[in-house]
Amino acid sequence: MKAGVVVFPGSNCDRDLAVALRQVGFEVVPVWHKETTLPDGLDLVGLPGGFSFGDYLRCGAIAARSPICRAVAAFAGRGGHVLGICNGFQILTETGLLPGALMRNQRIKYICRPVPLIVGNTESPFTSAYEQGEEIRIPIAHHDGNYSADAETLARLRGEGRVAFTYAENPNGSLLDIAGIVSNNGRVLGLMPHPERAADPALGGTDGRRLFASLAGSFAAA
Ligand SMILES: NC(=O)CC[C@H](N)C(=O)O
Repeated sequence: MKAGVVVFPGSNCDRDLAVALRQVGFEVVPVWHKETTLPDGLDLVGLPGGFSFGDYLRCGAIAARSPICRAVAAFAGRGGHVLGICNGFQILTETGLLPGALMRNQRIKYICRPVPLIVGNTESPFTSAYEQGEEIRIPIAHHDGNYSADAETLARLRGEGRVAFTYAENPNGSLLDIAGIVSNNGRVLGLMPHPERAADPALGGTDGRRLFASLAGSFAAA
């Protein structure tokens, strides 16, 4: 199993993501955002958290124009798996790989704390190790995590079971309490909480580790 983790100027969770992926058996290769192609043989591309390009314009808007994002879109178009965490989720919406937008938090404050989440979909390769409806605890760290989309998109996400995680106590104003969604083929996940920050007991929890274990399990089964 091999994963590429894209590094943008201002990424700050790329190493943490690499550690979490290695824990479950992935070989991890860092990929600089100026590359125009991805390394051969990747099973997964990770877009990490951080403040790409200083969060200027909108979070993720400049990163979405980096050369590597064309290659990531082509990879997803071929059915590749892509995981975008926090700033990575923002980049996925800015590239159009996931619908909707992450707006400024409702109370216009940066929020950094563990939050309770409800698992909404256990069908995806990212969530199969969780129970449907299970409450888990994973940290958030963002100022632009307020998920927004038009009514039709929200109805489609809900109707197609694509809401992977919701907030049990909505911290940021996200519509439908959305914390994470998957693409229509289930292979692209964007989420604002940081599972890589809950992947080791020393970090205060392991609820995030099961997301990486789900992925490892689905590749092992393939
Ligand atoms: N931890 C992160 O990835 C931060 C995400 C983003 N730049 C925000 O603050 O909303």
